[in-house]
Amino acid sequence: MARSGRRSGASPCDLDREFAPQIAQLLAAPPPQSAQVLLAVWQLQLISRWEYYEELIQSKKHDGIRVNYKGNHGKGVCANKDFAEGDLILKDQILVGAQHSLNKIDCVVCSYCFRFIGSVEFQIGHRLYFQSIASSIGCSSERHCHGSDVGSSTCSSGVTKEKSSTLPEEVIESLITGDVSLPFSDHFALPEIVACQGCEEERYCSQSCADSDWESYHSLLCAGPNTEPPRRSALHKFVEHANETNDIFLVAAKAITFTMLRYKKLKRQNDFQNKSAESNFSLLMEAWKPLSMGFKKRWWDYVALPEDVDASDEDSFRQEIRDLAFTSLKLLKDAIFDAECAPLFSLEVYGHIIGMFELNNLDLVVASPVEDYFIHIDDLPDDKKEEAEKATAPLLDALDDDYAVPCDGTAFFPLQSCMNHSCCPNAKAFKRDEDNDGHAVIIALGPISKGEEITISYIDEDLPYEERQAELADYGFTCTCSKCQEEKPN
Ligand SMILES: C[S@@+](CC[C@H](N)C(=O)[O-])C[C@H]1O[C@@H](n2cnc3c(N)ncnc32)[C@H](O)[C@@H]1O
Repeated sequence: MARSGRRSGASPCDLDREFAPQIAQLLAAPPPQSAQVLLAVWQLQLISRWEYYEELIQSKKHDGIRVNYKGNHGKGVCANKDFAEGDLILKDQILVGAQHSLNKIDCVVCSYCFRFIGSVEFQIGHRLYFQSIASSIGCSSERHCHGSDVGSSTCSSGVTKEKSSTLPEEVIESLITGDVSLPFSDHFALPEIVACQGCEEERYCSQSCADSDWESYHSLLCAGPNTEPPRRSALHKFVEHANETNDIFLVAAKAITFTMLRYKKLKRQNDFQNKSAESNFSLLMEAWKPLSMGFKKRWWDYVALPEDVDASDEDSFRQEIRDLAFTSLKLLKDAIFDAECAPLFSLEVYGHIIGMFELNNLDLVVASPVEDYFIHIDDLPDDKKEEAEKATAPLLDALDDDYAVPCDGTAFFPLQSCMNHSCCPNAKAFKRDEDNDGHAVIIALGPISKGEEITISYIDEDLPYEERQAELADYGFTCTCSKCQEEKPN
């Protein structure tokens, strides 16, 4: 699809004009490695980008891969050793991510590492509780894309059911409070819930995850009673708007707070108080570095046109979603603006951050232990199964088909996001039984030789050619892999 960066006209955001040079530096893409004639400043940036990946790979001990710029599609990942089929290539930790808002109805996970928390009973009770609320207010029974997807290339998850739970309220409550124990649930023990001491809305699997979340993002986004009322109310408005329109704004806000808090930390570490605006900006560049590496385009220019929008309405559609992002940004600014980090609050940077999450195929998925639990019950020898099912069958009945919805969200993984797409990939993202948190796990689909590019498929590669290309339009490119070349109609 043709996209123009100028369709939506001049930016309505003053910061875009005031900080134009700084914004250009924040959004500058690294030049390809093959470019020999580089300005000195670019050489420095290139070196620091290389160092970033080298350091990251070393610190995480991912010595099986390298990030390079050899291919035709910007940077990519290549094998630094031979892999056999089924080998683990990479387990990549989330840099910034969030569970979809509607998925919070389905399951409760740690807000930092996305592990399921509480207990199997708690997870079941939580879901039945929301199911009964949905049924009492007569919500639709289908999984659906609803208002929270405006301009998004993916559907938010979320289940609301018409079918009312046949279980009495006290049963649901006793599951949530832990007053009842289901048979064999001790085989599926989950970490105890640690609530944020501020808002109590964010929940964690441990104090260490709570502390890390606070340090990295949540101290600026917590809307608990300790937060000053104007800021708290601004945060509520921002979250409400994101939940009603597109919850990608919540992840974008986390990317901004991640950078602001890194900036503050660097400033403390470097004893940088009262330095010039230039030196503060160089520190902001350093704080932004992990996110600067992500592939980015302006969201409203690159998001694929939804099927229900006519091509003749393309300009107004793109204008509309830019306005939506601007409204969201204004609400976020009201809540957490910091003059020293002002360029981060420009519409240009906000649009690119949102575009980064939309263009990088960065689904966050964690399988539900509730599924394993019911499978375990089903696999019991007949006598034990019969006994156990006296307790579990009514629950399974009330939960209906979607009895174990996975945690579902959006995240930026620093290394997986460097992997290019192929419709005949040599690797895939695949969670093994032991992978019970938000890490991205990449497994070799066949033998991969040292030096070969590692590719994954961003879509279902078994779809017909036309459908594959249509889906890849969401990522802003046309695939020309060997399979596409073979199958391309003349
Ligand atoms: C997840 S990033 C992959 C890393 C990216 N090459 C970079 O430089 O950061 C996804 C973007 O890479 C590019 N890309 C990935 N696979 C591609 C392919 N097979 N053909 C063309 N472009 C591709 C597209 O621009 C896509 O939006």
